[in-house]
Amino acid sequence: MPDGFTYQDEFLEAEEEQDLLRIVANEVLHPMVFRGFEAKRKVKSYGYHYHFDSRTITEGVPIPEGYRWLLEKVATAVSLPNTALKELLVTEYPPGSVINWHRDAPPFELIIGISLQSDCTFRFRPYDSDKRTRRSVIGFPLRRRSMYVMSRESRNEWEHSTAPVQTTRYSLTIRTLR
Ligand SMILES: O=C(O)CCC(=O)C(=O)O
Ligand SMILES: [Fe+2]
Repeated sequence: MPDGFTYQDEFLEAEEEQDLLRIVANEVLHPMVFRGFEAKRKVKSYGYHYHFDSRTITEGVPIPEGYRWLLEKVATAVSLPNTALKELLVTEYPPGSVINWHRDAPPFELIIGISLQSDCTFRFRPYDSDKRTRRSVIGFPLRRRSMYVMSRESRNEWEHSTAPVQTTRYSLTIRTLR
């Protein structure tokens, strides 16, 4: 695994996952639009909002109370005060949808991912295309109810993506600011 990446299976208990799925089911999600193209996945961001065109972030809608316990649980797991967890992105991946190769936006620092409802395949490859070979792609399963943390090299020197899902998956991405 790239330096700075950690993964924990069963981070959430089954009941906690159900609680989050109930909250997520009530979210009004909108199709992700990137450089004029509409992706299949749907998103809603809280706390801060990153604008791809101007490459800036602005303060957005506060993170709803229903996610409070999750932020506290995550903050404890990563040894940060929960006030450091500034952004929450809710994503729905309908069957067949992906997130393509990318590195997260520069204003964010630590990236934490929680998976709900179905498993998926997560992949890393070097950011520097000169360092890429067929063997440099690392793929592994992300289980529902798991948590990963991306920092240091895994965040800055590697790109990540997910393979198409067979059944709808939700992810909660929680980020700190640089
Ligand atoms: O679905 C995931 O866990 C990946 C999400 C992601 O990479 C992102 O929102 O930047
Ligand atoms: Fe990402």
